[in-house]
Amino acid sequence: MGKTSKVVICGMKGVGKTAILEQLIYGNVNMKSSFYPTIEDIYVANIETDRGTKERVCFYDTAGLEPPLTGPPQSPTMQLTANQVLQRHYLGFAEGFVMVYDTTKPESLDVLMYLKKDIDRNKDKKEVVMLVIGNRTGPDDINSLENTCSKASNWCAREKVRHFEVSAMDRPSLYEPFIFMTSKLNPVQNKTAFPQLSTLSKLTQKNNRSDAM
Ligand SMILES: Nc1nc2c(ncn2[C@@H]2O[C@H](COP(=O)(O)OP(=O)(O)OP(=O)(O)O)[C@@H](O)[C@H]2O)c(=O)[nH]1
Repeated sequence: MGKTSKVVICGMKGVGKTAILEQLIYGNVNMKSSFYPTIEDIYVANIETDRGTKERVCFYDTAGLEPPLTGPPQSPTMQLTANQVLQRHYLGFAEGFVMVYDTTKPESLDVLMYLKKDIDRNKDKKEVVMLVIGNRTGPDDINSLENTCSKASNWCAREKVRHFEVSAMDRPSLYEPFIFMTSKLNPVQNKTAFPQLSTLSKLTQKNNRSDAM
């Protein structure tokens, strides 16, 4: 275990960001739990990868965003107020973003659509890992034509971002997205990133052997 990856948890206010992190890390959340609105909290955890190694991740639980008034983004240049956008400093250091919406609140998916555009525009050329989590806090709205979860799933497919459905009340449902994130942030390292170096080292070994003869 070497580096610590920095991951920002973001999304609309009250969608369950804190509940998800508390449940993932401590497993102490139930239907009676209640949390104060977050300003910022930092959690450090050792998370398993899909290869079975454990890696250190620092999670930044952020203040919930206000929903936009106009639904899904129409124009990328639309002005948003300060409490509708992620604080700028997160864009500078984050290596991963976990974007959370509540499957019973369509406006919380709209927030993620703005958020992803904002991250894409401002992450410079840096590679970041993004994933979307739908927190199932209740049943789908049977009166709507397309439920929020399938809308999210289609949007994620278009954006090439992985989409997971979880419930903050069900700890095992949280493992897959966080193992996925940790694995992506800690890819398998090649033995050497410089093929010419390994050739050189082979040549040196060969020369040493012929010297010995
Ligand atoms: N029934 C149910 N309640 C949940 C679930 N997830 C979160 N809650 C509740 O919803 C409320 C808000 O959850 P938080 O985790 O504080 O949400 P948040 O996104 O961190 O909120 P902000 O910090 O204000 O942005 C809390 O009272 C939680 O107990 C869930 O999966 N099911």
